[in-house]
Amino acid sequence: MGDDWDEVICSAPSQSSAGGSWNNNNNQTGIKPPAGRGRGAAALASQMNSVKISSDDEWGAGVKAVKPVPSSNGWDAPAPKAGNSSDWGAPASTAPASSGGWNAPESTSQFKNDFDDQPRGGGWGSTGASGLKSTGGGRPCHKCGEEGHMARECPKGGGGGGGGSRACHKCGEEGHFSRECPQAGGGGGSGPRTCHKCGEEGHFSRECPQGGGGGGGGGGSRACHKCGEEGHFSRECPQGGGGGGSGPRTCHKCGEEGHMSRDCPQGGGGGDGKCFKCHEAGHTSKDCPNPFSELTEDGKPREQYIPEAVTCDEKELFKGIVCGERFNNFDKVVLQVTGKDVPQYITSFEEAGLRPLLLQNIKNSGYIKPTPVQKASIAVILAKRDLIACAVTGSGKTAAYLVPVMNILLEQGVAGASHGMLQKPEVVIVAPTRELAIQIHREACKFSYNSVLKSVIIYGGTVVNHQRTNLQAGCNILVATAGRLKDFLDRGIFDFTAVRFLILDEADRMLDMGFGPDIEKMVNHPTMPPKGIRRVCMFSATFPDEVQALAATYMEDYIFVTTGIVGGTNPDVEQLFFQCSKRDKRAKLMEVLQDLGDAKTIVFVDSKKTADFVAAFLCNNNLQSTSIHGDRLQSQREQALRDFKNGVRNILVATNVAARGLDIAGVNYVVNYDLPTDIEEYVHRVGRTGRVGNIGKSISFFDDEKDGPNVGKFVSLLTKSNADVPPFMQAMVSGVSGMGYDFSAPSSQGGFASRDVRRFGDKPGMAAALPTEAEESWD
Ligand SMILES: Nc1ncnc2c1ncn2[C@@H]1O[C@H](COP(=O)(O)OP(=O)(O)OP(=O)(O)O)[C@@H](O)[C@H]1O
Repeated sequence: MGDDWDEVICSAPSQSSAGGSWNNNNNQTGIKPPAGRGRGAAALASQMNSVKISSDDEWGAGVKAVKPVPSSNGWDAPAPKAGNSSDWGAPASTAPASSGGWNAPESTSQFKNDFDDQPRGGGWGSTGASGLKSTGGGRPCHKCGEEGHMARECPKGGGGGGGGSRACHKCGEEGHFSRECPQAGGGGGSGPRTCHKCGEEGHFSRECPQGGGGGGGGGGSRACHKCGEEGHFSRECPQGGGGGGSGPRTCHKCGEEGHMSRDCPQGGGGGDGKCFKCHEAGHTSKDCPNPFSELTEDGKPREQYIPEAVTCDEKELFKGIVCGERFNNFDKVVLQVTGKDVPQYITSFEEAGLRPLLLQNIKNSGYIKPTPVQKASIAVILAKRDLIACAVTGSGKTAAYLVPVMNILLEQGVAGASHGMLQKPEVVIVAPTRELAIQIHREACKFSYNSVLKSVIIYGGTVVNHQRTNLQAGCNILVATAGRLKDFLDRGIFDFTAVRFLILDEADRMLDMGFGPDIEKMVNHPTMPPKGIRRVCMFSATFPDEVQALAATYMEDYIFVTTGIVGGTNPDVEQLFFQCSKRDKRAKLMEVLQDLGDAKTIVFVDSKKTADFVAAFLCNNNLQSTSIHGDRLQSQREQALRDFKNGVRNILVATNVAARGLDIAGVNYVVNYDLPTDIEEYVHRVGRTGRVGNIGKSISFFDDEKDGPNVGKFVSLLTKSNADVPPFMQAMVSGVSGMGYDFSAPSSQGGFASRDVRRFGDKPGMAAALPTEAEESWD
């Protein structure tokens, strides 16, 4: 096996350890809102403003066609105006209707004193659309050109005729209206105008001898919108009932040709023929007999939440964490790349041969050189290989996949996304939490800025119809949480047929027992291209062996990238531990937070109840805190995060829902009020600080009773991460209390490891780790 493994060592291992000069004053001062009792009162008021209520409408609510205004004009005016009642899809139907026989080309300029530019009913002095009657004033008669009477009262000539220099629209001669033209029947084209059906001059399309019963027929080369054939309008189409799409157009409900969605024999509301409200078949949402449930399927309060769209403001979009004083330490980190035919890693973005547009967006993001995980992953993805990348928190894994994937799409000339009932994204990215998905989507919008590529996000806790409309407006890159992804897939709103890249962010979390079954279904979906055609890339700061073995089953000959201390804690985060019993935690927390002042701090707890309790406790003690956890409404979760990011609240009390991926500027401290039992979750939690070379600090309360059994894992992790092991922990594992620990044991046996299992010949059991909080539904 050894020959197959190419190993690239980037440079000497970093010996950087936690600690260094710690600056207590380096916090970002939060703007304090007016002090108030009760948790988040001010925040709650403002967050209510951001909640928009959507209508639970039918298919494609966001793309409703504007109804044309009826017109009595027999002319199929060459430049179609609204008001033409034909079934033809007038492409730019904006102008008002005309019911007159005259198609007065410049009526507004000719009659300066007219009250308005509205269409007229024909003849002088008729009541216009404005409702005001024209007097004629000094205007000349349209027939004889003299003032004092209207054309219909003209002593010269009978009923019609073109006034002044105006010529009849049929024969082009002066002296009569087209409707009185002696040359033809009732209609016809003026001068060079031709019939819209047969293309010949001398008659209107409704009188065309070639046409069927009169009004029908497609003019010129126009084809019927239903059957695609020429010679009749869609409303007279012999092939179909009430409606239908033109040519290849299909019903919006069942996808079949020959009828419109409202006549669909499958009934129901959506693509799956089911009501959008209750998901039962046989009726549309507006006829839904089932009372609206105030609770979601998992018993949480239901809200109709439409989140804000990602900003279009360039300045805002490119804002991010500025890399810190230790950024250059990345250069000392060991980069290991293993697998068959390892592609050569890049040393600069320019060297990767990226498209100028991407290089510009990278530059605008403030990136000067790639981080180690970017050096390797960009090369691997550009070489179109499957990939597992395991790199320390805050080291730029998001850009490590977004940039090369976008480059490939642009290189291959992928068309910009277009509207369609069934979307076929080229890239699907799945994340474990809604907030992380939002962040990834924002990054995707940033790197694809000014390009044809379109990123769309779908996630739980938001109005389905809104996100469906967004998705159906076109999508190249779909960012999703697992539940909503599955839901939209089942509803037939998108499929995987065009997928070139499937990316799992926080992949070890995505493959564990919480999400694993959903991911398995997704990868084995009938529309998913097979291994080797689709590429799978997985990223995380931790990658236990048993999860890696499972991941391997979805990939073909994957490359394994690791940087620094694999699965270890970020060396730029100083980690402190205080022994503290459950009883004493509250007082200790107050003491710690008072010391930290206005510093941006995330306080992690182990349950939603505790999150509410601690946040309320802090607010009651005049500390500006808010909370995020799975029982809060999605609008509240996002508002809490916004308040924390903007400095309205400087303390965020969170469950593990905020442990992974979130990249928030200025977070200098993480407090583990409760330590997680899952060691990987600890790595991610403390990784919310100390990002891209900035310095951070974590403070953890170690409760002997609850955390004692896990002490070995912590000692192993801290040792491997070159971090200080507190003396009390050393004592606990020294054997005095019989807690000897095998640091090199595979993670499935309680050890801590993240390495290429193929290389070490491990045969880990497939028992995946349990989610940290079984009660926490994240999606
Ligand atoms: N090459 C770079 N130069 C400067 N900043 C960078 C670079 N790459 C990424 N960043 C910034 O580093 C921050 C962290 O990036 P990102 O969130 O992708 O890290 P991550 O490795 O995915 O972290 P986590 O493991 O916590 O999910 C972001 O603010 C990002 O804009």
